Amino acid sequence: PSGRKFMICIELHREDPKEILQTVFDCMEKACEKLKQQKINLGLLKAIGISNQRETTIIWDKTTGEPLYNAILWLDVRTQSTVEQLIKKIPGKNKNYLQEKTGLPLSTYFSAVKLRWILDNVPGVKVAVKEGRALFGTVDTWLIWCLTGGQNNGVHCTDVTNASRTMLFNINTLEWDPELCEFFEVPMSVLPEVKSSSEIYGKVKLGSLADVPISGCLGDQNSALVGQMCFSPGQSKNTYGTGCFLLCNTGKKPIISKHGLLTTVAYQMGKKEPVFYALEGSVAIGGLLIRWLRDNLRIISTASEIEKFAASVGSSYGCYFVPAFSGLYAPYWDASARGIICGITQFTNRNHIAFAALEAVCFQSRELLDAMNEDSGIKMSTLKVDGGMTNSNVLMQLQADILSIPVVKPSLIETSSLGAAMAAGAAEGIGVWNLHPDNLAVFRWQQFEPQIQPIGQIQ
Ligand SMILES: Nc1ncnc2c1ncn2[C@@H]1O[C@H](COP(=O)(O)OP(=O)(O)O)[C@@H](O)[C@H]1O
Ligand SMILES: O=P(O)(O)OC[C@H](O)CO
Repeated sequence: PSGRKFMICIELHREDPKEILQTVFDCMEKACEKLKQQKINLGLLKAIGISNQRETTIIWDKTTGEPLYNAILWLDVRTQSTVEQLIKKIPGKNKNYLQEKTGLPLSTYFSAVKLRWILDNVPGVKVAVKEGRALFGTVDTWLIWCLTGGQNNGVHCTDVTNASRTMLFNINTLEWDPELCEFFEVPMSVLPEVKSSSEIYGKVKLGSLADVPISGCLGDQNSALVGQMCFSPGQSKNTYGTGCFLLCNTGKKPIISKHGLLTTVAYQMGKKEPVFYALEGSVAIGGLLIRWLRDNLRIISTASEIEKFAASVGSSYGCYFVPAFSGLYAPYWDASARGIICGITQFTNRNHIAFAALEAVCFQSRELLDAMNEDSGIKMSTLKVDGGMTNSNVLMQLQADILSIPVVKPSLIETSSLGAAMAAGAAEGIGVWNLHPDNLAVFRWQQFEPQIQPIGQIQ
């Protein structure tokens, strides 16, 4: 009203799909190079598994192979107004309106909202859809399509775990849902075929791995659940990467959360195998907070330095950090929330902020665990962990203290990759191994015991 102009800065997270492809391709070539240096015959490579960032949305032209827009990453919040528009058409403006079918609340997080935004805002996409040239996919779909030939009969598919994060997939019928597509006004013609997480999708057409089948595909958090061998209902893990994702295997029936968790497909290890479901607590900002301290505040120069600063004070002395950079995910689902550092005094220095940042990751995970306990009615007795942030022993000890249960870290923390490899090797027609409980790998573990007692238990 005063006539002044305001600039609104929002968190945009995008990537060039071709760069993603090139990076994956380079990584495959370098890995092959190393194997050759070690005199390992590439012919021994039987299959490839893909573990990918979920929800990230890509749309491309199948006749040229060119992306029609940048990939919109899962934590990008440009779609906030799209969400608001969609909520307006829901009776009672209930953001859980689609929960029975999708297991998810309406949020900027999921692919359908990002795709709607692209259709509304990117010139040329609607025409490409109308002319039958546009294909949609999450990162797995894009990679499989490109690696299996692209314009020359590339396979356009995804797996059930990735499909279950789009909001267009019915997690009960395990099919794309016409009503959901109608709600988001997304044409079904752009959607990939949905397959299990462990079957041969196609063969690589180029490079050193030409002719090797791609036979495993899971969203990264789901493949970490597999890599942590959580095959029985009740088993769970928390992955500390860019965000934090606590998944609990709930068995063969989807359980709808009453405490802000997501219901998602956990995995399906073969066409004829049953689908397992999981309850999931997702926190948008985990390791990204450490990167923010490094790149934006510049109070650390490497991620691992945070431990040293945090350990030097052993407490934040009343300083708290809420890293709601992309809104708050589980259990709040509030896209409009933003970050805050509070409780700052004259005495506060970077060490206290470093400690508060680590605590923030742990407190967010505590909220997920509390919601999980409420939903399941069973108190979790230990927490299995993995992901890049678990390199920090200070963080792991803090997590055990804040949860009041032991935190258990496997010797191999790249469980997302392991899960995809397990799926690929177990696929029908590959048969390098099977996933029978007796045949699963056994890891060494490091256990962090709680060293403080909750106030109620102090004698
Ligand atoms: N020693 C450490 N202490 C704290 N955070 C760390 C440490 N090492 C890595 N990280 C964080 O872990 C994240 C990377 O973990 P990773 O599992 O590779 O994530 P993603 O799969 O999401 O890329 C980065 O955000 C980084 O800040
Ligand atoms: O590897 P991350 O932490 O970016 O994981 C991304 C998740 O799949 C988002 O749902």
